[in-house]
Amino acid sequence: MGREGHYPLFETKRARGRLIYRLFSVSIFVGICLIWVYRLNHIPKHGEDGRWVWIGLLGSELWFGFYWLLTQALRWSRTYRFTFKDRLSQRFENELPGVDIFVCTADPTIEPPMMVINTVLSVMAYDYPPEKLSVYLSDDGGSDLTFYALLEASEFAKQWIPFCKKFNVEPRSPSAYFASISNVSNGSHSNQAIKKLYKGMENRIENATKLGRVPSEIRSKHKGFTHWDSYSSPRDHDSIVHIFLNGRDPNTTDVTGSTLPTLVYLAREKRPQHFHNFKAGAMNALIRVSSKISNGQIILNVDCDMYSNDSKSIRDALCFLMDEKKGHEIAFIQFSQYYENITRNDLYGGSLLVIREVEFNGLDGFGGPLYTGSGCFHRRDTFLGRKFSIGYKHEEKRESTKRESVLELEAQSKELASCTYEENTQWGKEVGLKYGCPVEDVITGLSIQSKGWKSVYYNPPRKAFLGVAPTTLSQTLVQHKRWSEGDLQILLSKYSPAWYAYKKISLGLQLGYCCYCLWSPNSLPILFYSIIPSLYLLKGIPLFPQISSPWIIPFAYVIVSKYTYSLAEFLWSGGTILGWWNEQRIWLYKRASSYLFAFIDTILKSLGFSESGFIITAKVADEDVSRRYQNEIMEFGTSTPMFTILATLALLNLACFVGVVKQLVMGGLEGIEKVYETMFLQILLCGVLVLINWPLYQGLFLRKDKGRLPSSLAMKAGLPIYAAAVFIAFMLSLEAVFGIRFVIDREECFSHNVEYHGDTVHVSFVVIKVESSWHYTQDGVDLVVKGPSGHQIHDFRDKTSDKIEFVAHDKGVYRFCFTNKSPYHETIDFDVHVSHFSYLDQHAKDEHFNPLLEQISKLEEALYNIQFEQHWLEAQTERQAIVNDAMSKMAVQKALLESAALIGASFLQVYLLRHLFERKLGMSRV
Ligand SMILES: O=c1ccn([C@@H]2O[C@H](COP(=O)(O)OP(=O)(O)O[C@H]3O[C@H](CO)[C@@H](O)[C@H](O)[C@H]3O)[C@@H](O)[C@H]2O)c(=O)[nH]1
Ligand SMILES: [Mn+2]
Repeated sequence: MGREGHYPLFETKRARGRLIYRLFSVSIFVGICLIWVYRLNHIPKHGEDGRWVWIGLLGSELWFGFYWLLTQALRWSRTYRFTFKDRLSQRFENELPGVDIFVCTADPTIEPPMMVINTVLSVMAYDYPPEKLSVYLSDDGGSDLTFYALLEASEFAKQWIPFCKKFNVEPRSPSAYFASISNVSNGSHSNQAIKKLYKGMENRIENATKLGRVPSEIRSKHKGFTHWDSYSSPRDHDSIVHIFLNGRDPNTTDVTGSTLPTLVYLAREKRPQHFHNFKAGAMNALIRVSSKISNGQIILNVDCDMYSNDSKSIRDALCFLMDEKKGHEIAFIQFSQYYENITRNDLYGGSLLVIREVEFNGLDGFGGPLYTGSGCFHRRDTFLGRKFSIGYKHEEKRESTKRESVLELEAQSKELASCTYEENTQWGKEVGLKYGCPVEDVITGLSIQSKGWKSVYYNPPRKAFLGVAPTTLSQTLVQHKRWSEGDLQILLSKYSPAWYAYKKISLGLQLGYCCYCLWSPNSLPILFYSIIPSLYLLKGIPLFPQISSPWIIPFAYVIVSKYTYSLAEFLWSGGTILGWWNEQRIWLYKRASSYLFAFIDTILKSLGFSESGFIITAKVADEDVSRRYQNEIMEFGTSTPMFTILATLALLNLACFVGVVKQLVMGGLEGIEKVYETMFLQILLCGVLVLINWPLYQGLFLRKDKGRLPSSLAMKAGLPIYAAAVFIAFMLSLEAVFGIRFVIDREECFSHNVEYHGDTVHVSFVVIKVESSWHYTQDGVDLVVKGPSGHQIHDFRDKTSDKIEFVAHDKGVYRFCFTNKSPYHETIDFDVHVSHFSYLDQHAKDEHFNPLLEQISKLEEALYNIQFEQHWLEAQTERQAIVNDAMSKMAVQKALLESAALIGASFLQVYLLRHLFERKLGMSRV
């Protein structure tokens, strides 16, 4: 070409401050290593409390450290790109390549036809020679409503495109444009005229959409609808190809007589017995059909919700692809994806801010970003499996000069879009987009890069593409489940970035890919970290260094510097502080739910137990939901297993936190100091988890609107929450309940402190046996109970067993004295417990906590009673056994069986819990 002397069409700049960042990141790594050393050196010995937990923490921290290293690949070498479109026009205006634009839609209810055609119109109106531009709409919903909307759009385009060009309109999606000028007075005359046309079209389409079918008078006017004559369902129909506008036909002109871009509707054939491979299948059909009709050298793909916001984007992309020096090695240009509906503090982290502003620039420094679907320009050749070679040049294969008629083209295209076309071909494997992966884009991009190609990330000053981000928590979590699941599948697939790509792409890019591919395994250490330390906090076992130990330093350094950096990065990227806080929450929620399910599903899939799916993200929401979204109120509304997990996690942490606060308040100042010294990090962790879950507590207890967590979920979460509450109840009860067995000669006294006046005291005792095994007596004992002031409260005479409960009118020390009048030693089982309703007193004044505390207290009480009864029953049974022993062996066996059954029944309730949370019983024997 001999243009080597020209200025380049694009420029690449490296991020500033890289050295400082690298030093900083090395210092964090040193901190991480020290944390590992601490864990390794302090593993509790065999049989010591918390050994396995400790090892679990070590595993989690090893994982976090390793994962943190991966994320460094995304920050190590950030680059930024700049284009020179005027140079492109000067040198190439007459040699611009053909561009085929693919718009994908799949469901007319989730993706309303009006939204779809706005996207179509925005890309038809690109500032690009129309004879070189072709737009294809792939409709996997095979809907005549979408078809009808496109028919209307093809007519409206004849007014809209010249209007855009004449007035240099931006953005060129009509709906976005009219929304942008709606604040500005009434606009010009031409504005009003075109708006009227648009509104007319909108009315007709919306009416049809509301009706759910195209009115028959319209149907009869256009022959295209005959395609639906043999149609039975979206999943079972012939291929439909309809060329609305044929750019090759000189008669296809707009109202000013200028050529229009080609516009094609495609619904590939669907049959129930043929798997359709979701978007990848649609894209491959589009690649084939477009090669027949326009065969553009460049392909742009957008999702139907992602309209073009900048009419010059094709030119930006071409600056990279046509650059004389570097262009030949670039396979695709992924534009940054923005979302139109992001609110100020981005409640669901839908803008993927840091990925967009930092991480993809980092990938670009190592050979190029991932292909993430919408807003990506490709060379057609690379889609077709072509390997990179130094002297690459696209060979224009414009077929014979013979021009087929539209009908011929349609007929041939239908063939290319049939279900059976791909049988026994390499489509979906070596050719086109890859099948079998929920993120067809990422895996296809990786395989292109592995063939030696580079890619470019371009984040232009004017946002190029604007889409719709999920507006509810469950949609967000479902989308992330699909993504993280797909990414993990890639890691395990033939095209794994870990081994297949080795030496094919740079190490930095390999690590970068792994960072995304390993999203889902993060779920396990995160769950561990957000459950175990909190439970152990309540149990009183420290899992982190004491505040006075030097080992706290690496922990503090890593935590503080990592989070400060993350906040700074978020703010630099254009986020808000509250946005960052929201991001931390959604970070946790994704890991605890989406990633967990993705991880489990991927494992099941690789074992052949389940099939991949593709849940299309909803692009519309009802008014109520939208309003809450605008106000940044978290939307739960439905009950899904994901929410069950989140609610359980949140309640567990709340209960642990409340439990600890309660213990602290009861323990006095000294206790607080001790706990602060040994448990600071655990309290911090638990406290932050409680804070971050605030919207969930609101959704569970405080909100009344439809977006709250449904009560059915509370039922579902009931079991784990109940279990959690029982844990807590048990923990809280330990101060107040004890059981003891002792041998009495003449007299024994016990004392027990009752802390609040009005508490209920339960007392029971059973004389288990007398010393002489050969002689059995019915001798009982006496018990006298006295209050703090010495007055007698109760008095039992000559009883072998009994129980009472009384209300303590004074707080203070109560005394229980047993007297044995028989000449033998007797063994007595004695039990006292004090129940106290914490929600009645000062500890939690906040009325918002009351419902929960009340529940916990009730459970607490229920548990005491169960325990109490059990203890008494057990003692009784044991006594009975001894009695029976003296009478007959048969009876002994029966009694043993009975008590075994009894103990078995109580096993879950008492034995497990008690073993898990064993603690010294506070009891003084006087
Ligand atoms: O069977 C299907 C399913 C989906 N789609 C289309 O695929 C696009 C993406 O679907 P969406 O539900 O919006 O998924 P997102 O998670 O928002 O999309 C991102 O992630 C996908 C991979 O998971 C990529 O395919 C997309 O390009 C990328 O924008 C939409 O236009 C759909 O109409 C089809 O054409 N056929
Ligand atoms: Mn989408």
